[in-house]
Formats: sequence, C-alpha cells, structure tokens
Amino acid sequence: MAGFPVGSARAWLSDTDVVPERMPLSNAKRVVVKVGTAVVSNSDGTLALSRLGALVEQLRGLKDQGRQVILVSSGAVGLGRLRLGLAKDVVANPANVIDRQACAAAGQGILMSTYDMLFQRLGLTCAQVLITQGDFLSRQRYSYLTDTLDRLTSLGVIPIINENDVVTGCHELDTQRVFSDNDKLSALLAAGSDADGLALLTDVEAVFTKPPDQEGAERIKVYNSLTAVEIGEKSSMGRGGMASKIGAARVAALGGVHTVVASGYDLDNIAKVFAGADVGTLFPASARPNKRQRWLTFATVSEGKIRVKAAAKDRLISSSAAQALLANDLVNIYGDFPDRAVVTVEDQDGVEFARGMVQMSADNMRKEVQVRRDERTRRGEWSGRAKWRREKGNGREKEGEHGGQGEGGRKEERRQVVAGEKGGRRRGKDQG
Ligand SMILES: Nc1ncnc2c1ncn2[C@@H]1O[C@H](COP(=O)(O)OP(=O)(O)O)[C@@H](O)[C@H]1O
Ligand SMILES: N[C@@H](CCC(=O)OP(=O)(O)O)C(=O)O
Repeated sequence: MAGFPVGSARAWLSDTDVVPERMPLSNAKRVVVKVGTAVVSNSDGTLALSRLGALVEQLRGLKDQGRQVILVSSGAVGLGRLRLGLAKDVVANPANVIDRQACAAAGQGILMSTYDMLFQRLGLTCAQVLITQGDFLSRQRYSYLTDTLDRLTSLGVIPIINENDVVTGCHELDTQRVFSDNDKLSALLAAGSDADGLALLTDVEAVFTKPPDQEGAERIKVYNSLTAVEIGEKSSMGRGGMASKIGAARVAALGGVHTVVASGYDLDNIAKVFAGADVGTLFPASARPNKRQRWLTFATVSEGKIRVKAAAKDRLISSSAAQALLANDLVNIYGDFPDRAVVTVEDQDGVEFARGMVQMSADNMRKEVQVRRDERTRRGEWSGRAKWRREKGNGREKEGEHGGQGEGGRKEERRQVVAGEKGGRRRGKDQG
C-alpha cells in the first residue's frame, strides 16, 4: 500500500531524484489525476480495491501538501457490465451503444459509492461531476463547469469527474464529439480549469517507442512533436488507447498544463509524478493561452471553414490580441454554419492556423462578401480577372478609368464576419 508522507513531496525524494524540467510539477498548485478502466478494475472486471485505496491515499497526500485536486475516473461501463451480467465484448464493441449506456448507468453508482466510502474513511470529501460533450461546446456551460470546479476545490472538496455516458458518451462515431474518451476529457478539463499538472494513469509504465510488449521498446522520458511512436493494441477494457492518451497529453500541454503519462499500477506514482521524479513520459507545457483561446482551440468542434488572404493571416498571427475578420479578408467560405458557430481559419495554401467565432451564418457571410465585391466593382476596383474581362469586352476601358478609390480612401461600412482568435490547432499531427 502506498505510504505518502505528509508535507513537502520534495522532502520525500532526494534532490538528485527531482528532474529539473519536472520542477513545475512539484510546484503545481492545482492538479488533475486521471485513472483509466484498467487501473480502476481488475482484468475480470471487478473493482481493484487495493489500487483504489492507494489512489485515494495519494490524493490525500497531494491535498496535505496544500494542492487542489481533481480526479477523473473511468470504470463505470466495465463495473456496470459485471453488475448487469452482460458479456465482456459489450464494453469493447463500440456498436453496442445502448448496452454500454446501460452499463454506465449501472456502474457509475458502484464507482462513486466506493470512492465516497474510501474518501470518508480518510477524512476527505468528494463530489460527483458528470459531464457531456455539450458542456464543452457551449462557452457558457464550459464557464459554469469551471466555476463549479473552482468552488468545490476552494472548499477543499475533490471533484470526481466522469463522462455522462448514459446520455452521450458511447456514440464513438458522433462527429460532434469534442472528446472521445476520458483522456481527452481530462486534458480539456485540466486546460480549462487552469490546472498546473495532469497525470494520466494507465496500465503501462509510460509511452514507449513501440508497444511495450515488443522487443526493443524504450520508455520515452520527454515527448516532443518529433518523437516517433509506434502504437499497438489498447488494453482490453480501455476506450482510448495510447494514441488517444498522447493526443490528450499534447492538448493539455498546449493548454499550459505539465502532463505525465505513467502507470497507475505503481502505487506511489501519483506522489512521484507530483514530486517531479523521473517516471512515465513528460509532455512539457507550452505558455498558457488565455481562457477564450483555450476554449476556441481545444474545446470546440469546428462547424465550417473560411479561407483568408495573406494580409489577414499576417494580421492575425502578428497580433497578440483578438482580431476581427472583415468580408474583404475572405477568399472562400466552406460549409453551412450558423451564426456564432466556431470555424477554422485557413490560409491560401489550405493550412489551418486559427479558429474564430463567426458573427453571421455562412449564407449571410457569402452575401456580405458579395455586397462588398459589388461595391468594389461599382467603384472600379477591379480584380485582375474582372479588369481583363472588361478590357477584352469593350477594348476601351483601362485600369483607373472608373474612379476607383484605394483601401485608405474608401468609406465602407465594415461589418465583422469573424471575431477571431489566433492559436488554432495546426493540421495533421498537431491535432489533438
Ligand atoms: N507505444 C505504446 N506505448 C505504451 N503503451 C502502448 C503503446 N502502444 C499501445 N499501447 C497500449 O496502450 C494501453 C493503454 O491504453 P488504454 O487501453 O486506453 O488504457 P486506459 O484504460 O488506462 O485508458 C496499454 O495497455 C498498452 O499496451
Ligand atoms: N466513461 C467511461 C470511460 C471511458 C474511457 O475513456 O475509458 P478509459 O480509456 O479506460 O479511460 C467509463 O466510466 O467507463
């Protein structure tokens, strides 16, 4: 059983055990710990009571150090499956959506009552928080959520969070999902609630260069975007697998949270991670974007896409403040999004570089762009193509003969089409 010393975590490790780049973890004030199904349960699906006991002891250790602690726990579906007497493949097979939802309903109570008992025995208070995709998509609900977590942690309570699979969580093919599993949920939550550290605890020691059961697999101590990882099978009970854990850890790190993927089977690991010891795989945090940027970039699903001119890109990239986009900045509008949707912003090469919330629907945006183009045409600010067509058409008119004004001289009503924000996800490998 884990024995966690009360007081400073660093006093528990000798100075040489603390890795300098992990110091921010030992100083982390608010921390999120996520335990996967494979940590919470045994391979036969029963509760892994000794691990849960050790987990709660270690959480108490973190609290005794004066930290605020949030726990994200998987396990409801697996525990519910056992209670309902359903076959094991119900949990593993994404096609069995309704059964998985029924399992989640039956298992969440088992999970929570066990935690509640263990917490009480150790003099701690916990509170259940079940969340859905929609809580992240709406900025207001996202704020309500983080406000509640703030209040609970300020009261010394440890919130225990799980996805509310009963109503949303099991539809893995749903394209509106902002998180696919509890790894991503923890990352969004850690980034959104200003946590300083996140531990993703699983059934293997760390992220390895290849599946840990393969010869030559090496622990990756510190992950960076160039690190090559060969991904193998996930555990029989897990939902996300290692690819999802890496994606989630990167999202958290980009959101300003120092993140470690480590084993939940080593009963002292939570203490070690937050003491700054060299365990698991570290994903070092980037500078923390502001809250709105974090929400736009990580916690939303893009409902469409706009392509902007090079000058507009330069403006967005070079300014640290939020920048609006005007109709004149747009090259193209893709999709059929409503007013106030979040859209991705790409450059002329099709590379996504930002996200923004639109101030009008796609239809109205197209109309606005057309109105502006017509205005320019009336003023004689011909595009190269229009100029060519016109010159070819009557053979007389030349550039400048239409009384056109330059940008600076124009008195145009400028309606914002996008309240922009830089810091969007880059395409492909950087996407969480
Ligand atoms: N390159 C890799 N490094 C580490 N683990 C890997 C790798 N590729 C595949 N895995 C597997 O990922 C599993 C952990 O993910 P998952 O099953 O989702 O766990 P959890 O239930 O804790 O979320 C491990 O059982 C491990 O075998
Ligand atoms: N919400 C689900 C867990 C989903 C999930 O992400 O599982 P895991 O990959 O084991 O962390 C449950 O409580 O069973």
